[in-house]
Amino acid sequence: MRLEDVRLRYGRSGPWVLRGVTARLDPGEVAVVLGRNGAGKSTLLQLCAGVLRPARGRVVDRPRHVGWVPERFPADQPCTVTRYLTAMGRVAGLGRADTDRAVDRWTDRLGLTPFREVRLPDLSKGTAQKVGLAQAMLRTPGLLVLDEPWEGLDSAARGLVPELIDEVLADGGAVLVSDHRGETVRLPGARHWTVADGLVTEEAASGDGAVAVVEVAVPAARVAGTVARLRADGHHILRVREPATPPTPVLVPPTPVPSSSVADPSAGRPGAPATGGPAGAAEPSVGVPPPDSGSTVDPARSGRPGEVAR
Ligand SMILES: Nc1ncnc2c1ncn2[C@@H]1O[C@H](COP(=O)(O)OP(=O)(O)OP(=O)(O)O)[C@@H](O)[C@H]1O
Repeated sequence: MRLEDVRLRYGRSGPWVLRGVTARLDPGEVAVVLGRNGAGKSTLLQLCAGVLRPARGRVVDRPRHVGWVPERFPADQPCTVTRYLTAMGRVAGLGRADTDRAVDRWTDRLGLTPFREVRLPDLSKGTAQKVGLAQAMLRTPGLLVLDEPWEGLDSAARGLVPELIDEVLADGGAVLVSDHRGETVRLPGARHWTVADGLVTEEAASGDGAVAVVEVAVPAARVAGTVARLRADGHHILRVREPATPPTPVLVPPTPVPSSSVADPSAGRPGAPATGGPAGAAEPSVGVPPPDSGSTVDPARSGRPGEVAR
């Protein structure tokens, strides 16, 4: 998605809130929107989500399915959580059965199952916020726009936000998120956009051009999210190996070690770097050891130009 010289003001004679914003967000990227109160963060997010239209300039290549989570979930509609989410699933273009499945999945995932028959106005602020997150995820969005998504959530639920972001990124989507509480430290790979004086500036990516190979072992269930996060951080994923069947432990009697030998202090230690990668190679890689156990490469992404770094 690209913003081309976008300008916006509220009302014909109001001051320009955004006065010539040019920015770009590619699939697999997450950008955190920062800025002082009143700078125009929510305005920018609403523009990106398609809730507001620019007075001048244009937003192009916005993904078809946008998940929009406003800062305050409009919980004044007199229907239950289930009815609301079902209606939103249909609005998002899901069929009846897919809607029901998505509502079951996301109410369960966000701990909303006990509240399904509660009317929206009777929900606490944090629970209503979770309903807002659920409706945005019913149909995996190509662009997820979150305005202060951590607001009102308890600590357990706050941990879910990066998970949802990972899932969107892993699915090839992009994410834009505002944050004034510093919660985006949970998104280490995010780009940083700052809104000030009606313009958006981005912190330059650091790096001196040197690259290295890093092999990382992660629980199988976290592979997609980890890959998404590393991609969002600008890393090139060389391959993802299938998890190996753990070797059957064999008990052997201890062998006396000659006094002249030197033990490798990192051998067998949890967290010790895995070996077996291309020694001395100069590209970052992510893998699940052991080597040569077959590889799974996302065909939609591998080898695509622009995949390496921004
Ligand atoms: N619906 C509206 N009508 C008129 N002015 C508005 C409207 N919404 C926002 N503004 C004004 O636009 C400017 C930017 O507001 P916006 O909510 O985008 O800022 P923000 O950076 O998100 O602020 P905060 O950090 O306080 O949430 C402010 O001066 C605000 O008063």
